[in-house]
Amino acid sequence: MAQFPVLEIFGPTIQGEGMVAGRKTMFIRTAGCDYSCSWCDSAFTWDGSAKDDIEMLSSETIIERLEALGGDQFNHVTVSGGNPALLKHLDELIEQLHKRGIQVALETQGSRWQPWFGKLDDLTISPKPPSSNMQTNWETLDTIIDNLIEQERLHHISLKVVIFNDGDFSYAEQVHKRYPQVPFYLQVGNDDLTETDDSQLALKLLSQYEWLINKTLASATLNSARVLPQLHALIWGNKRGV
Ligand SMILES: C[S@@+](CC[C@H](N)C(=O)[O-])C[C@H]1O[C@@H](n2cnc3c(N)ncnc32)[C@H](O)[C@@H]1O
Ligand SMILES: Nc1nc2[nH]cc(C(=O)O)c2c(=O)[nH]1
Ligand code: SF4
Ligand SMILES: [Mg+2]
Repeated sequence: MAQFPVLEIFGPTIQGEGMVAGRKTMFIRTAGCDYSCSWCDSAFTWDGSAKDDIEMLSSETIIERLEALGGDQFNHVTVSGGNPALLKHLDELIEQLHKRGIQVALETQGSRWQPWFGKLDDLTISPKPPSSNMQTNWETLDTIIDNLIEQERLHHISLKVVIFNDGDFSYAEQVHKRYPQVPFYLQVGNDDLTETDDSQLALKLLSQYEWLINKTLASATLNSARVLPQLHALIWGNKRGV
């Protein structure tokens, strides 16, 4: 039985981002990432600062923890990280959750393909814009999107690009042009990860949201895009585990 490196299990909460924003869900946050984005809001998953908190858990134990926290008040689980696409045997967990009638969503950056991507109910692929200091491997991303289209998963996937500046916005236009059939989301970037005053942060994020909306309205490339803030950041600020 496979074991997975887990840093957080929390919920019920709402999915704050992207294609299923607003949906009640539980979260599993895995440890480890092949990227190191300059503005990562979950850097503790890969920067060593929480390495003593990583637990190696089987699917069974993960589901026990989910049930202890959420009881019968959930039917949707989101796996995020770090990069959960580094975990070869994650289909075991997906299958166990499906057996219990629980839907499974996953967040990844599109740097690795896994054959179990096709089993996910909601797969968000979030390639990283220039402000992250990461480089997109377009060949890998092409393969991932091609495979998912071939498996007729278009209704279960989306692309989501986080935006901090004009350069990121141009990158987002490039991504949407390259994969026009894939539902496309723009997300407000949070560049104030140490702010502890939730109202201050919310005001700032709302003004960045307005900026991003106006940019999108003016772009002929993004006529079918959706623009969203991180709902959890508006409500709970930079708090962990929400
Ligand atoms: C922490 S990542 C984990 C999953 C995966 N590594 C990825 O990046 O897609 C989850 C989501 O949070 C987004 N994110 C990370 N830091 C952010 C920030 N400072 N502001 C807005 N979104 C952020 C990522 O782009 C990604 O869509
Ligand atoms: N409520 C809530 N929604 C989220 N959507 C994506 C998250 C993530 O960190 O992957 C996240 C998170 O941490 N909390
Ligand atoms: S890919 Fe995701 S988890 Fe990894 S550093 Fe970037 S935002 Fe953070
Ligand atoms: Mg987050």
